[in-house]
Amino acid sequence: MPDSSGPAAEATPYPPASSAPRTWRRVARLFRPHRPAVLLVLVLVAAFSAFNAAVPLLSQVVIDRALFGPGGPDLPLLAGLAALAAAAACAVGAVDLGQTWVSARTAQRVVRSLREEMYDRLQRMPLDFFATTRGGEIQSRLSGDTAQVEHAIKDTLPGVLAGVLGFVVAGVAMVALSPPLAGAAVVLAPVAFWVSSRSGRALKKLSGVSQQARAELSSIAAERLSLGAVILTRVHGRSEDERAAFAAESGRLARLQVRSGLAAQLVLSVAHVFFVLTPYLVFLTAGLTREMTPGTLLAFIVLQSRLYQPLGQILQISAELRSVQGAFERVFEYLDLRPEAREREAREREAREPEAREPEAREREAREREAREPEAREREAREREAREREAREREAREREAREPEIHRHWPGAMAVRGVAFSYPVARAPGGEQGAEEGAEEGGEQRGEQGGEQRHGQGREPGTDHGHAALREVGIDIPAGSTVLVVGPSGSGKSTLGHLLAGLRRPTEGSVVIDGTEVRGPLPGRLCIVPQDPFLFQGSVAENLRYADPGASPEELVRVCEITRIHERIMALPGGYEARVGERGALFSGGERQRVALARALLADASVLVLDEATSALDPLTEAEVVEAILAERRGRTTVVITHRFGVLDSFDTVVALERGRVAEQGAPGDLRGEPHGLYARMVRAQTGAAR
Ligand SMILES: Nc1ncnc2c1ncn2[C@@H]1O[C@H](COP(=O)(O)OP(=O)(O)OP(=O)(O)O)[C@@H](O)[C@H]1O
Repeated sequence: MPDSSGPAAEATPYPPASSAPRTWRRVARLFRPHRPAVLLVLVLVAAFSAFNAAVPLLSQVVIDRALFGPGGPDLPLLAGLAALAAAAACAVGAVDLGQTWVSARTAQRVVRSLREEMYDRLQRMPLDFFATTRGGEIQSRLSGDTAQVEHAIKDTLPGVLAGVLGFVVAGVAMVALSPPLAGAAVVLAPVAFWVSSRSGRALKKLSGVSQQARAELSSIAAERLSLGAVILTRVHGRSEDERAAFAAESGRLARLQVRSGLAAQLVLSVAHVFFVLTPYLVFLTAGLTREMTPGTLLAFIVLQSRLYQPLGQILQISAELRSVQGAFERVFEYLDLRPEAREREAREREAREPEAREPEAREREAREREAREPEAREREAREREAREREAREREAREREAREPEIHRHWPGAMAVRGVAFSYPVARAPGGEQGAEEGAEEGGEQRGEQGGEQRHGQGREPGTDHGHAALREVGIDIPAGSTVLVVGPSGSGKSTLGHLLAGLRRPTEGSVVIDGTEVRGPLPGRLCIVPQDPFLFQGSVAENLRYADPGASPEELVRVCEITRIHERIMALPGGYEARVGERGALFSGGERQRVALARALLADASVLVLDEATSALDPLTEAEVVEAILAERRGRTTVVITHRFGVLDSFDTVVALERGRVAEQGAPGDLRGEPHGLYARMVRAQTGAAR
C-alpha cells in the first residue's frame, strides 16, 4: 500500500510504478540537507583526479627533457621533477583520505535519518499491515536494504564520481598529448559499456530476487523459531520438514548469490579483455603515425592505465548501481507507507468515490506487483507446492506403514509417578538462565503469568533448581479416560500439561505412557494444544495439514465441524485456502484456538492434552466444542486443563492442583460432595453459590 510523497500523487492512493529517473531524483533529494558535504566530496574527487593525471605528465618531461634532452641529463630538473611527483602523490593520498571521511560521515547521517523515518512510519502503520506482512520482510528492509544504501552513499556514488572525473581528466590529458592515440584508446569503450549495462540490468533483477529470498529466509527463522512454533513442530514431529523447508530456501538464496556473482564477474571479464586489447591498439596507431617521442609514449601508457582504472570502476559500478537502485526503491516503498491516520483518510476518500478509484488503484497495484517479480513469485509458488506435495506424500507413506489407527495400537494409559518439577532460577540480566533448558527441552519463557509466585512463594528451600512448580504429584490416567485438571492460577496446571506431552522432563519422578517413560515429545501418541496456539503464515488448510500432511479435504471438514469452525472458514474468501495472516492474526483468539483444536484432532494422537485451549471461547461454544471433542474421541485419552467449569460432568476424573501439589483427585460427583474441598469451593465460587 505505498503512497507517494509528492502533492500530485497525494490525490490517488497509490504512486505510479517507480522508474529509474524518479528513484534517482528522489535519492538526490536525500542529499539536499547535506549540500556542503556533497560539494566538498565533489571538490576532493576533482582534486584527486587532477593530481592523479599530473603524475604521468611529469614522466613525459622526465624522459624527453630531463634525461634525454639535447644537452644530456639535467640533474637539477630531475630533482625538481622528483619533488613535484612526491608532492602530487602525497596530495593524492591526503585528498583520498579526506574524501573517504566526508563520504562516510554523510552516508551515516543520511542512512540514520532514513532508518529512523522508516521505523517511525512502520510504528504508525495500521494493524492490518503487521497482520499481513512477515516480520522478516520488515527486518530485511530496515537493516539489509539500509545497509546497502549506506554502502552506496559511502562507496558507490563517490566511486562513480571519481570514475567519471578520472576518465575525463585522463582523456583530456591524452587528447592533449596525441589525438589519434587517444581515439585508439577509447574505440572499444562503447562495446564494454553495452555489455556492462546489460549485465547490470540482470544484476539488478537478481539483487531484487536475492533480497526477497533473504527476507523469506529471515521470515522463516523469525516465525518458525518462536516458542509456539517450536512446540507445534515438536508435538507433531515435523522438525525434519522444517529443516528441509529452510534448507530449500537457503539453497535458493545460495544459487541466486552465485548467479549474481557471475553477472558481476562478466562485467569484470569484459573490462579485462578491453584493458588487454586497448594498449595494442595504441601501439599500432603509434606505429602507423610515427610521430611519437619516447617520453610521450611513456606518459600515454601511464595515462592509459589512469583512464582504464576509472573506466573499470565505472563499468563495475554501473552494474552495482542497478542493485543499489533496487535497495533505494525498497526503502522508499516503506517510507511511502501510509500511516494510520492517512490510511483512514484514504479509505474515507475511497468510500466517497468507490467506482472512480478502487478498481483503477487495485489494477495499478496488481500491475506493479506483477512487474516487480513475476518470475520469482511463480518459481516460489511452484517450489512451495512441490515441497508440500512431497512432504504430504512422504507422511502418507509413513502413516500407511505405521498403522492406520494409531491410538488403537497405543492405548494411551498414562501415569505420573512422584513427579516434582522446578524451573531454573532466573539469573540477573546477562546470565545464562534457561539457555540449557531451552535447548534440551524446548524451554519456555513466560510472560507476566504467575510472575508473583516466581519471586518467592512456593520456592523449595534447599533445592538447586529454584522455583518448584510441582511436588510429589501422582496421577493415574487409564487409557481412553477423560481427565479435568483444575486449580488456582499458578498452581502448576500448564507445567503438568507440558510434562504429560513430553515438552519438559520432571526434575524428580517420571511420566509414563503405556508402560514407557516419556522422555520427549511423541508425535502421533501425545498431542498438546496450548492456550495461545501457533498458526503460521499460510492457508487454513496448510495449517491444519501440519498435523497430517496426507489429510483429505473431507477429513479437514470433519475436524473443523467438531471444533465448530467449519462455517467460519467457509465464510472466508477462499474457504480452506484463505490465508490466516502473520501468526493467524486474521482470526480472532477463539477462532485461532478452534483451528488449532481441529489440527490437533487431525493428529489423531492417543493422548490429547488441552491446556486452556478453549479459554477464548464464550462459555456456550466452549462447552459445545469440549463435549464434541470428548464425544468423538474414539478411545483417545483426553486431559483438559481449565479454569472454567462449564463441562464438568463429562469427565471421568478431576485432578485439583494447589501450589504444585495434588490437593484432590476423584470422580467429579464425589469431589463436589466434599463441601470444604478445593474443587467444590472453586465450583461454588464460579457459579456464584459461595456468596
Ligand atoms: N518458564 C518458567 N520459568 C519459571 N517459572 C515458571 C515458568 N513457567 C511457569 N512458572 C511458574 O511455575 C508455577 C506454575 O506455573 P503454571 O503455568 O504451571 O501454572 P498454571 O496453574 O497453569 O497457571 P495459570 O492458571 O495462571 O495458567 C507458577 O508459579 C509460575 O510462576
